This record gives sequence, C-alpha cells and structure tokens, in this order.
Amino acid sequence: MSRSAVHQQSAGGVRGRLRAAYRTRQDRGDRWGSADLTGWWRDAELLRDLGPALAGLYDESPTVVVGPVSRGAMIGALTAAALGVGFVEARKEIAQATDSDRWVCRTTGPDYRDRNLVFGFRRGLLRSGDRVLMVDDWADTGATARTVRQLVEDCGAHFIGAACIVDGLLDPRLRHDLPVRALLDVRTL
Ligand SMILES: O=P(O)(O)OC[C@H]1O[C@H](OP(=O)(O)OP(=O)(O)O)[C@H](O)[C@@H]1O
Ligand SMILES: Nc1ncnc2[nH]cnc12
Repeated sequence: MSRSAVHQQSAGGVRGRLRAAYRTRQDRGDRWGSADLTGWWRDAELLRDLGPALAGLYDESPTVVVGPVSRGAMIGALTAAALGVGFVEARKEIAQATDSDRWVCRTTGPDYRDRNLVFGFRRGLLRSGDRVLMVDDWADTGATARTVRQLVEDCGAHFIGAACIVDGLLDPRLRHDLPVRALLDVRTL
C-alpha cells in the first residue's frame, strides 16, 4: 500500500473529529457566518494528529514544508515535524534586515477577502533541488496557494502541492492544476 493510502486510512478518524470540532459562528440574518477553527487547535489529540494526516496527502517525500502565516505556518510546522523535515514561513510582512538580505516576494491575486497580499521569504531558505510541500488550513480562491507555488518556482525548487485541512476551492480546476489536496471538502462541514 502507498504511503498516502496508509495515511488516508488513519486520517479517516481525524476527518470525523475535525467535523465534530468545527463551528460556524452566525448571527440571525447573517447569510454565511464565519468559520471558527479554534476548536481544532484546542483539542490536544487533533493537534497531535493533524501533522501526520496532512503529511499523508501526497506520496512524494518533501525536503521542506512551506506554510503561509498565520494558520498555515502553525499547521505547516506540525506537518514538517511529522515528516522530519524543516519548515519555511511564507510571511505577509517582508522583513528584509539588510540590503544584502535577499527575499523572494510575490503579490497574490484577489483572495477570499478580495485582498492582494504580498508573500515572501528569504531566498536562501529554499534550494533549487528542494521538493516543497505547502500546508494551509483552507483553500478558497486558491490565490494564496498559487502565490506560494510561484515563490517556490522562483527559487528553482519543485512544488509538490498544497495540503490543506479544508478544500473550499471556488474553481475546481485548481484541485488538479496547482494541485490542492485536503482532509475535508467544505460541503461536508
Ligand atoms: O484561497 P485563498 O482565497 O487565498 O484563501 C486561503 C487563505 O486564507 C486564509 O488565510 P487568512 O488570510 O485568513 O490568514 P490567517 O491564517 O492569518 O488567518 C487561509 O489560512 C489561507 O492562507
Ligand atoms: N471561508 C473561509 N473561512 C475561514 N478561513 C478561510 N480562508 C479562506 N477562506 C476561508
């Protein structure tokens, strides 16, 4: 059985527990409400099991994990620890320390809140031979995942794909094209 097939079996329990701990916060008259993910991080067993479950979404072994701040960085670090590889934050504030401190930066297309955000990290954190797994909690427009993919490719590294907790992709083609894999489909929450 492949690595992802083995992991997918054990991820079955994680999926059920994620659904049970998820809440939509909604006032009367509010059509959509907002997603409350805090229960996922508050549950010690879920927190322990999330990294291995996300790590198992792809068979290809990464050499490094990249996670966009803030929630992508938190669960990205859990996933990197489960895989035994290092972790790179994709930061929203570019904090170049000196003129010689080279960063790679890219601006997203409109994200789920219609923002164009600048993401980046120190150029030296990725090598051209790296195989990179991106981790995030949620994919919606895919703008964040697309931008991280560009940053990885700017470094000459290989983008394996995005491993997310929730697939809420508005454009289903991105699932294959980026690619994006997730533990939960938004319609099952
Ligand atoms: O597919 P997209 O439309 O790009 O949306 C996905 C991004 O949106 C959320 O981040 P958010 O900006 O809410 O940041 P946070 O993790 O700091 O809360 C989420 O963590 C993803 O990074
Ligand atoms: N609808 C949503 N709820 C919470 N986080 C998100 N990130 C992107 N879309 C989101």
